[in-house]
Amino acid sequence: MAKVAVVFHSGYGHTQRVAQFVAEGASAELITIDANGDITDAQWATLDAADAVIFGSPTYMGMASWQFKKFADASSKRWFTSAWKDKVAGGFTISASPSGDKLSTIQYFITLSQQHGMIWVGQPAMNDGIINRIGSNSGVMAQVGPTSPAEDIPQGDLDTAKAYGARVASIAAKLKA
Ligand SMILES: Cc1cc2nc3c(=O)[nH]c(=O)nc-3n(C[C@H](O)[C@H](O)[C@H](O)COP(=O)(O)O)c2cc1C
Repeated sequence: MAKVAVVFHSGYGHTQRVAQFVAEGASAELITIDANGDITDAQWATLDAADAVIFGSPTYMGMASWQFKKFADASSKRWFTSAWKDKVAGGFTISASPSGDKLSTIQYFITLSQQHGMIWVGQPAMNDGIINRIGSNSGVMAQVGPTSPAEDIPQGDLDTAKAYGARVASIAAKLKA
């Protein structure tokens, strides 16, 4: 079985809820980037030991949150030694608007993964109006209105997130075998 870690920032709990479903699908360890954009040394070690890393952030002003970017910048320490090369990578985001420019966030995750020499996993589930409701094939996108609590995130978005986690874990396991 592959070791998968889900590393995410969440300002108000919405990304956290999506992260929980991704992690459930992947049997992954959840790593929370704190309000200062930091994770602990032990959490860095978990990422270093993982076969797959899945990135998560809310979309804020058309991009990942600054806390996620601080984490990403700190990961440059790993870039210098190609420490994350050939790990499997994936990502997810949530926003309040139907588009909300979430693609920018996913594309940033893809760029980050490619800078590290990781292997990006897309999201192939077809949009049937419930699963992959947003119609994203680059990564997982979820959406819930600006005044809605995390509990109101549509179940289909969460099921999409869980299936995506399972897919990343399965691909990582195949590559590890
Ligand atoms: C500073 C800020 C910027 C935001 N920018 C966007 C945006 O560009 N597009 C959008 O659709 N929603 C935007 N939102 C809404 C959030 O993406 C949405 O509420 C999300 O579910 C928050 O996730 P979180 O609870 O994990 O922080 C923004 C919210 C905040 C607080």
